[in-house]
Amino acid sequence: MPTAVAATPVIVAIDGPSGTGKSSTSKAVAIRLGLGFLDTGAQYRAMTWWMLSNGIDVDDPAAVAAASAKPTIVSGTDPQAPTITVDGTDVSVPIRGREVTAAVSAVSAVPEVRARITELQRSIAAEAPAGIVVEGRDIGTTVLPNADLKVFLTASPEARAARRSGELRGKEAADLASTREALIKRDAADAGRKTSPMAKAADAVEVDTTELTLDEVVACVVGLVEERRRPLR
Ligand SMILES: Nc1ncnc2c1ncn2[C@@H]1O[C@H](COP(=O)(O)OP(=O)(O)O)[C@@H](O)[C@H]1O
Ligand SMILES: Nc1ccn([C@@H]2O[C@H](COP(=O)(O)OP(=O)(O)O)[C@@H](O)[C@H]2O)c(=O)n1
Repeated sequence: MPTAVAATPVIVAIDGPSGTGKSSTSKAVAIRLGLGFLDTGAQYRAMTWWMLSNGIDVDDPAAVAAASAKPTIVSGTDPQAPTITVDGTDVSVPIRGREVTAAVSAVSAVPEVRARITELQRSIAAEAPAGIVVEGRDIGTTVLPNADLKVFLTASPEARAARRSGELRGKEAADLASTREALIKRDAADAGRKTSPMAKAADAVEVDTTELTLDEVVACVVGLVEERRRPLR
């Protein structure tokens, strides 16, 4: 049951590198507060899946830019059952595959891709009746700079790799060292790109989740939202 009902829509931006707990935290916070939930990484993954499925060379930024307006990406924002489709096809499973993960940083660095997906994210946030928790890499800095609360999650590379390889076990078994290397490589690409790199907004609250349980992180973020909303009552 939601613990609070927003009088005016509340916008929460949660950014940070891979494996810091953005998706799990954002979903749980949205459920607790009765808000929508948007996983913006899933949108970049969906765009990447479409490029790979249609034979576009993801290492050719001009080819990616030229094709970027073609796919129709639709995100369902119910935190209990988020959905993502491309041209009507449910892509929630294939976008988590290793091929998409390896290509997504190259596709998401292309300015035309970012412009299109940013516009989509802003319209989804504007239409959320009670408000929304939006998680990604550049939400607090670029997509929703006027968010009511901005959180930047961090965790040690070791903790992040352990969380990720725990998820992959049995599916695409990857050892800890190679998971850690892949995460670090993706972080460097995401933080180093020219257009809207992953960054902590100046007014974001940084939460190091290395030694925290998911429940503790959720309680911390819910507390921060309630703190921000109090003066408005
Ligand atoms: N504070 C935490 N402690 C331990 N495991 C966590 C914590 N937060 C998230 N996880 C787990 O780590 C994995 C990655 O979390 P996820 O929310 O997908 O991270 P992100 O969206 O930042 O990549 C998931 O399996 C999740 O259950
Ligand atoms: N706001 C965002 C969100 C994701 N992304 C890109 O999308 C990729 C996948 O994001 P994700 O959130 O699904 O990644 P994980 O942290 O779940 O592994 C990132 O590595 C970025 O390249 C982005 O550029 N901007």
